[in-house]
Amino acid sequence: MPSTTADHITTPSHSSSFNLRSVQSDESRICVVMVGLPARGKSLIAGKAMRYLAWVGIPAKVFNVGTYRRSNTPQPQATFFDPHNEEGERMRRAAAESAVSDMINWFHDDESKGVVAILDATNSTKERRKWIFEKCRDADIETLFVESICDDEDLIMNNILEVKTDSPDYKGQDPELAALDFRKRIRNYEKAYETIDDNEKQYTYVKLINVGSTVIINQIKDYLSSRLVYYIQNLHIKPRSIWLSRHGESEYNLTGKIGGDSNISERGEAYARALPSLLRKSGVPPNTKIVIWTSTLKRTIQTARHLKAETGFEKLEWKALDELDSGVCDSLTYEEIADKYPEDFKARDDDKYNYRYRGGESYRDVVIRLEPIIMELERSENVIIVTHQAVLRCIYSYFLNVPQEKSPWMEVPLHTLIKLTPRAYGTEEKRFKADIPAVSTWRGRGLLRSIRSFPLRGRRMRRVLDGLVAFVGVGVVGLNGFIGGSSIPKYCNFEL
Ligand SMILES: O=P(O)(O)OC[C@H]1O[C@@](CO)(OP(=O)(O)O)[C@@H](O)[C@@H]1O
Repeated sequence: MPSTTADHITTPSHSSSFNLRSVQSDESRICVVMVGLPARGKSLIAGKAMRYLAWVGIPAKVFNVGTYRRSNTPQPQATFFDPHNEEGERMRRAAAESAVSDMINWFHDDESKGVVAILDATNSTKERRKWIFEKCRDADIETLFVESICDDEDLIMNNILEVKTDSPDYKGQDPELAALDFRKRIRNYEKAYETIDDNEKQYTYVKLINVGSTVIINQIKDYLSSRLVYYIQNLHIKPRSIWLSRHGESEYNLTGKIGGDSNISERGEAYARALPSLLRKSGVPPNTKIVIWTSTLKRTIQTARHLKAETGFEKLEWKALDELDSGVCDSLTYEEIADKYPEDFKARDDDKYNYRYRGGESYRDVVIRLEPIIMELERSENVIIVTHQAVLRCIYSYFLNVPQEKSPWMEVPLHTLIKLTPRAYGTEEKRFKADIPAVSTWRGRGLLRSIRSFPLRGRRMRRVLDGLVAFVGVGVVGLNGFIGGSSIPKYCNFEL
C-alpha cells in the first residue's frame, strides 16, 4: 500500500469522507477484458472481481456481451457460434459493439464515475482483442486482459452442469440436451480460438491456467491493476465453507461499554465451550481441516480456546481482525458518548460507514485494513473466524454483497455461528444459534443504547420488540430535536 493510505487511516479525525480512489497513485480507468473459451469460469471471476471492487468502494460494472446478444438471439443453436456462420458472426460482432460502446459511455458519464469495467465475453481472437484495445486506448482507458485457460475436463463439465444449463440460453430445456449443445458450442469456439501469445506482449495481461495453478503476468503498469491481478490470482473454486462468529458475550457487552479488551462473561464462556459442537452441527465434511482465525483481543482468543483444544486445528491471531477502534470513545457506553460528544454521536448516526471516531476508525477504515484478510481468505479453504461486531459486519458484507450504507447497521447477534458457502453465483448462508442467552449489542439509528438485557428468544418476537423500541426511540428523538443537547431524556434508557 502507498504510504499515503496508511497516513490517512491513522490521522485522528472525527469524520472521513475518504475514498480509496483518492489515495491511488493514478487516476486510471481500466477495462478488464475477459478472454477464454466458454465454461472456463470467466463470469465467475468477473462477478467476484466486481463484488470485491464494490466492497473497497471502487465504482465498477460488468458488461456481459451474452446479455446484449440475447436481446437479438435469445436461444441460439450451437451452429450460431460456428465462425463460418456469417449471420451468427455479424450478430455477435454487433452485440460486442453495443457492449463496448455502452461501456465507454459509462466511463465518461459524470454520474457513474466509472473506474473499472469488466467486459465479460470470450474475446477469443487476436483481431477482437486488438479492436477492444484500440477502442479503449482512443477513449483513454487502460486494458487488462484476463485469460482463463482450463484443460481439466472435470472442472469444465462441472461448470457446464452447475451454471450453463441454468443459463437463459437453455431456459425450459432438458439439462442433458442443454449440456450436449453447450459442448458443441465450445467446439465451434475452439475452431477460431487464439490464446494470448508473445505477439501480444504489448498488452497488459494475466493468464490463469487451470484455476490459478499457474499464473502468467505481463506488463502490469499501475497500482489498481496490480491489486486486481493479485485478487484474481488468489481465487480458487475448491469447495469450502467459511464460518463467522462473534466472541462469546463479554464483560463489556454486559455493561454496555464499547471497545476495550475485557474477558468473556460466564455465558460467553458457556458459548466458547459449546462452539465445537455448534460447528459440528453446522455440517463439517469428514476429514475437513479448518483453520481458526481470531483477533488479538482476549474475548476472541478465549472464545476459540476450547475449539482449538478439542479439534487441534491450527489457530492464527490477526491484528487486522481487532474490533473497530473507537478512539476517545473506547470503554464508554453509547449513552456516555451521546452525553460527552453529542455532535459525534449524531454524525455517526447520520453516516455510520464514513464516520471516524476521534483518534479511532470508521467502518471504511476497517474495510481497508481487512483487504489483506479478504485476499488471504480467497486463497484459503475452510476457515472459522472468531471476531467482533463491526469486523464481522464488514467481512459478511464482502461475501453477501451488502451495500456500504447498510452494513454498519446489520444485526449480528452474539452466540450465533454463521456458515457461508461460496457457490458458482453467490454465497449460501446458514445460521446456527447456540441455546445460550446473551445480551443484544445491536443499537438502532437514533437510539441511545442497545437492547442489552434482552434474552435471545424467538426471532420473530425479538423483531417485533426491536421494531417497537425503534418506533418509540424515533418518537422520543423526534420530540427532542435529536440527541444534540446534553439533556438526554432518561426514558430513552430501554431495559426490556
Ligand atoms: O459500530 P457499532 O454498531 O457501534 O458496533 C461496534 C461495537 O460493537 C462492540 C460491542 O458493542 O463490539 P464487540 O463485538 O467487540 O463487543 C463494541 O466494542 C464496538 O465498538
